[in-house]
Amino acid sequence: MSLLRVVPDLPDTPAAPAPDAAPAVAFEHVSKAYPARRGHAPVPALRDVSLTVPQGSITGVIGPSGAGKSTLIRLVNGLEHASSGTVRLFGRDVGGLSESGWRRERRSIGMIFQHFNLLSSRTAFQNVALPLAIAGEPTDRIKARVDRLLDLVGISDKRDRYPAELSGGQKQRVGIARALANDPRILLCDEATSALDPETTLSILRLLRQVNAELGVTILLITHEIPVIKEVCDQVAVLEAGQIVETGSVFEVFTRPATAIAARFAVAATGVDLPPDLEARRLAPGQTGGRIVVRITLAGQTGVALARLAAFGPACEIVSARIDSIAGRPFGVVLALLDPATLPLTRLRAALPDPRFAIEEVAHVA
Ligand SMILES: Nc1ncnc2c1ncn2[C@@H]1O[C@H](COP(=O)(O)OP(=O)(O)OP(=O)(O)O)[C@@H](O)[C@H]1O
Repeated sequence: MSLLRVVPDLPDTPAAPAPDAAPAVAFEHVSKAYPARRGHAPVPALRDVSLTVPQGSITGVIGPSGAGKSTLIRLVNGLEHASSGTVRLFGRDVGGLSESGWRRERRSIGMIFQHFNLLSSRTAFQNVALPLAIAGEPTDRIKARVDRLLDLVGISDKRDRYPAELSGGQKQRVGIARALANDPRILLCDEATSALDPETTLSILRLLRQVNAELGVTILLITHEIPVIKEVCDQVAVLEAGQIVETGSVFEVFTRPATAIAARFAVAATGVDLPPDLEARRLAPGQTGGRIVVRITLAGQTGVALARLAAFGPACEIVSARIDSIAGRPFGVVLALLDPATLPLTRLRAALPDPRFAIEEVAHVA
């Protein structure tokens, strides 16, 4: 289904941002500390964060609990204010905005939440209509727009149902329709799929991708879930203890992580870690001998590389292999057991000379 077919008042194709367009969001050396309470020290939630969210992008911020993700997003919708540094929305410094200025600014921002935040006493239609009614839209226009938004998110048949009568995925579709009601330029997603099962998560992420592609809405999402980033984002920032430790394209960050935390997320993304039986046979650090476990990361020509590995026969025993795609590009991770007496690492490296193939020693095992 094409979104453009069903949403009125939209151009045939979203206007592509001009090459020199200001980022949708720019954090410039932003720090945020929550004030001290009852003798406790202030809580530093964000420290010297600089990050840009390009217009038209789907940008993800991933980090463990307490890293500062919610704080980051709350700075964008004005629910919190930076302690220092500058936050710009579409080029405009929002630091000095008054409360009424924020009310206007928030009309260009849509927001969806982990627990949907629907009004339980209102139907799906009424929930989506609410922001339009608050904005003073006439009734006939509200009706036309809400009907089309419900069609867009695929739940027209549930228009008169109350939230309690909807599944989690359907509630989030209502949440997305409501967030789009005022035709925002950016959609903020706060752990928007964390309460959903994997299949429903995928369908919601696909809807978000469609919204981005066809309506040109920039999406900034925060999550602690790798599959979300892998499925939908163009670029990712890794947040740890209030600091951005890595940013880049999703493919680059997860195939060539530069920090330990991004490497942990990368292992989660690829699903390849040392299996328990090999972990049990791991030799103490410094102890050598036995066999070597290597992790071979393959970007690009995965089939060619696998064929070369297979040609080594028993000297290179493949323990696990996963071929996947990250951000739409082929990517593979192979764990193999090498017998260094018959297949030294140098020979393995010579057989896979492509710089997109990374070979690392993971452990020595008995
Ligand atoms: N209103 C507040 N007052 C005081 N401290 C706060 C407040 N909100 C958040 N914090 C603290 O700021 C830090 C960052 O919190 P934040 O909620 O932004 O992290 P998060 O990455 O979103 O975590 P989670 O994934 O668990 O929601 C944490 O140490 C948290 O305890």
